[in-house]
Amino acid sequence: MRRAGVKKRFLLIGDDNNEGATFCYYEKGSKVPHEPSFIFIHGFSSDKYAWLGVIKEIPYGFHCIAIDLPGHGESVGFNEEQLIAVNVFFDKLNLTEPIYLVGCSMGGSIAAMFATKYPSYVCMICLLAPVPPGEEYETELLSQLRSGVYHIVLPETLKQFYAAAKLLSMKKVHANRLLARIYLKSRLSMLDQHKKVLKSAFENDYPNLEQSYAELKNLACSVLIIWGRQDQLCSVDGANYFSNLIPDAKLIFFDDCGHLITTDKPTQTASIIIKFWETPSTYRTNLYN
Ligand SMILES: CCCCCCCC/C=C\CCCCCCCC(=O)OC(CO)CO
Repeated sequence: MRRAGVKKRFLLIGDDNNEGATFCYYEKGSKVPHEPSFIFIHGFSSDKYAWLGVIKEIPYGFHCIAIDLPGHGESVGFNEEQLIAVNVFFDKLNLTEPIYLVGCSMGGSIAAMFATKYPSYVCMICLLAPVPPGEEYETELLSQLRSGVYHIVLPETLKQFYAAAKLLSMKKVHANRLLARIYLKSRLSMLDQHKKVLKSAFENDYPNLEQSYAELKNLACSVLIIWGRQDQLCSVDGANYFSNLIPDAKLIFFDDCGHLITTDKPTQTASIIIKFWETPSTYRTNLYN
């Protein structure tokens, strides 16, 4: 089946740490020599599907890949940490030329940290409302989440599902109870796995975020930051934190847009991503000439 021009693919990793570990991903188009592939990383409890609205708007001729992170979607069997797993994925796919990495929310944090850990792999990054560091930027919602009120992003009932949708998105989730129920049911089967990922992120990654992000000031790649003005989960002040930290980052705010930027503004997100790609960058020019 083809949706938004993508094909679903599987990539067996299966190294010593991850026997039988498999990445699942969507791919549109194929590698273009001397042009960066666009790689999309979803947020917490989300999956590759979240990017279809964006990828649909990206013209044929560009190479797009949206992955399911370990612990999400149809990727299975991983033991090692996300950054290492994602790095192995790029190696296995032979994405040896620097890529354009796009991440949303927790996926934006992962994209940012990936760029600092593996600078030679990326020439451009786009961060959609990444998780800001520490209490100074912690919203009421994020602090509730940290204290263990998980249903804000991991709804277990239909009522919680509608409440979560309302908090995270400006789009009216029309009262289609049948579709909502089907969607909720598919998520419930992953609930325990998602809870484990969230617990580990708050215990191991969240306390060190500021320290991890400190490296961003040394980034040589081009950086685009996008934030929804109505984001209630990741503080809009985070946009200034990241743009102050990263030299020459380009910052764009979307009006009438909540935390789920790919849901609220898919077309605008795609067009900004492409526009940024077209912007002349001495860094990228030097890479490919
Ligand atoms: C597992 C390895 C992770 C390593 C990186 C950790 C960086 C952040 C650390 C802790 C914060 C926990 C996440 C809080 C919610 C995120 C919001 C989010 O993703 O929103 C989704 C909707 O749920 C959007 O699609």
